[in-house]
Amino acid sequence: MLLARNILLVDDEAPWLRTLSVTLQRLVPEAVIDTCVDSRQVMSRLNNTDYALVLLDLTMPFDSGETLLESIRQAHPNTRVIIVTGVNEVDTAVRCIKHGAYDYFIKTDDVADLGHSVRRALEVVGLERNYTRIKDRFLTKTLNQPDAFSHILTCEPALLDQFRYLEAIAFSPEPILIQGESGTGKKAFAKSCHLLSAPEQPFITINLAGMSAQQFDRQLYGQLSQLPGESVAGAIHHAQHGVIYLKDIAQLPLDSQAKLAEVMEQKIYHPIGSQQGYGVNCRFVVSTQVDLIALNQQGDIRSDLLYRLRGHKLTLPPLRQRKLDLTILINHFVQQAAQELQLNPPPVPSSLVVQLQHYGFPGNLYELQSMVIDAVSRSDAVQLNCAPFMQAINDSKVASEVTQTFVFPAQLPTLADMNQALIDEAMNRTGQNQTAAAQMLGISQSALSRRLTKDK
Ligand SMILES: Nc1ncnc2c1ncn2[C@@H]1O[C@H](COP(=O)(O)OP(=O)(O)OP(=O)(O)O)[C@@H](O)[C@H]1O
Repeated sequence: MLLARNILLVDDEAPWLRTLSVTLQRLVPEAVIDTCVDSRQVMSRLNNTDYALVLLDLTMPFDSGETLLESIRQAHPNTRVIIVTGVNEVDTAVRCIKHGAYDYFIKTDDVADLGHSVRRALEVVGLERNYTRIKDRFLTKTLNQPDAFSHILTCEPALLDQFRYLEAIAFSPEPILIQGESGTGKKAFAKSCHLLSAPEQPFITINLAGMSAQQFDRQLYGQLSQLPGESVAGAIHHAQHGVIYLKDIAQLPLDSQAKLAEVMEQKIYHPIGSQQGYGVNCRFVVSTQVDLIALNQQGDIRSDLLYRLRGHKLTLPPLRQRKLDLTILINHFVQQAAQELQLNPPPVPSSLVVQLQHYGFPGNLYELQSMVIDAVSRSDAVQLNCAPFMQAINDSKVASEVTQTFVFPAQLPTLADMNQALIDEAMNRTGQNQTAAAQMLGISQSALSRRLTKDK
């Protein structure tokens, strides 16, 4: 949670101000505390510095605390005021709260309670500021740092919206969840987040597919060992203030999920074998190909992690819903492939995009990229060879006809045979990616994993 920092303590008794300042600094170490003994200076101090919170005495020469409370609430509605006074009267307290005081304390009250109230007020102001910044950035049509998105080609309004949203949340300390099918550009967006927030710092990817809880804990948090050469620093240490990209969070074993949620919440981690906690300074960007809410309902993802991740969420559309982008993407991949193959880029026939309008691109940008490489390598200098595209369009038509009509052999296969054949086909089609195969089969990844293990 983002904590606003600046506090102004106002009281005409200088010794009390000093004591209060020292006590509060101990209770809320992140706070930046200023003091003011002259009530006439309060408003000008507030005009010059962006205070999140004012702690205000009531009985002071010149301007009374109650007058100042009204002026502050009117001129600086985002600044909270806590009354700290010797006046122990219910009527006064009620009046102050009515006029917008956040809280009311008697000077003899327990300072720990005052400390809690101050911390809560700072958190509230921090959240409000964060929310306003995100809203303002999101409503702005232009981008502050377009260069951070130069590797993501698009003219789709839905994706351009995601650029502005990412720019708005780039400095928020909360994790970012990016959802989308394989090859929709999740990692490309994670890199944009890195370029926006900490380009000088490391960007570390951890692919969670097939990773055990122990492997994950060791890789992320590191391990402290008495044995020479066995200690290893984790990604959180290496990333410093940079970005850690956790690819395919749905594959994270349940045992590691609770710990990760807690680390994200507390911003403290313990390397394996260490009692000492260390601060987490990096930003987490997490990707998923599957709907985490559905997985949560099946018991495959813990609620604490799910809710921790859903603060900032981007959903990337599949390529079949990005028809406007086909032309620029094909041209871009043609240039890229020609450069790699050391050929002159062949011209793209204008009919190609029209022919691809109804193609589903199950492999999204990966598929388009490899089709283009295939096409460029078969091309002469006159025109791009469109055979690989036509082949894919025809194959998909045949496949959809087959699945629609289900032509079975004379002797029906058993249910077990059909199950096995479907699982094998889904695993082959997805390049042995269990999450994508499970999605294709309409079952959970853990259910597929159980079946695969049973077959071994
Ligand atoms: N808008 C884009 N313009 C150009 N290239 C792109 C764009 N989006 C993605 N790419 C490229 O497409 C490929 C797939 O993108 P990326 O790796 O970001 O997808 P992903 O969703 O993270 O995939 P996976 O789920 O398999 O990890 C990469 O080579 C990437 O550079």
